[in-house]
Amino acid sequence: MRRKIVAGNWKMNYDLAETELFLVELKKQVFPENVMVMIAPAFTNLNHAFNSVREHPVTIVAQNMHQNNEGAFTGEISAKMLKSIGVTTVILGHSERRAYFNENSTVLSEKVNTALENEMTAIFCVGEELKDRKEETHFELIKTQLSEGIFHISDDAWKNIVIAYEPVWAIGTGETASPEQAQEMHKFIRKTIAEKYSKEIADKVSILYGGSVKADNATEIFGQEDVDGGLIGGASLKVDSFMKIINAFGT
Ligand SMILES: O=C[C@H](O)COP(=O)(O)O
Repeated sequence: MRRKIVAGNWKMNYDLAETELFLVELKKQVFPENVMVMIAPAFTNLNHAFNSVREHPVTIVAQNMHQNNEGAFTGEISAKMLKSIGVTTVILGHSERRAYFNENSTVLSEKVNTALENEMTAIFCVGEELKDRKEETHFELIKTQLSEGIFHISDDAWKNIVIAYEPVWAIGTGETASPEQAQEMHKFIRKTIAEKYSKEIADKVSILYGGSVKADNATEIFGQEDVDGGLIGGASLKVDSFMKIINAFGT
């Protein structure tokens, strides 16, 4: 059975005190047993967050990492550094990394390799811009992002991969893909993985939806057959709204 995941990507929000304030509240909450809860705070707060939730069913995730294991890469963070503080899951290829930090498929495929070599789990993000959807090239674009970024990995490596579909036009805009649009693309992603690998592998991959998921639309989006959870930005910054989204998945 596929893992149900609700992951909060905090992006460049929350300092140490704000992170702890949130976590104190989060730790009082009871999560539905069928949902894996993840939080991706800023690099500076990963160590603290990891130790803070040590006794709780919350996975602390990095928002990015460098493709090299070490070296002269000023300002970068390696897989080894993340693992040394207990962080073994990393978001790769978020559209903000692709757009503002020029992360292309070549770099991302290297990052995927580095994550897998270091026995980490990668949440690999794909997503089209509004112009792609208007030009009806969105399916082709997602297929290319998958082919170039991740379709070089072995069959076995898929157990450490989660896919996140995030239409760029729906991120932080309040505009959500309709549940039908989300399902259509998630089904396409699963079919594409099945064609390249196998149905067995595709059926086991969790595919998360991201883009303006809120308490009031989570149930419908998560109710779609091929949607296995969400990568949540803005609504993950308050325990109340994040919990409502988590509970939308509850047993
Ligand atoms: O990583 C999260 C996504 O970018 C979604 O962000 P959002 O929920 O604020 O639209």
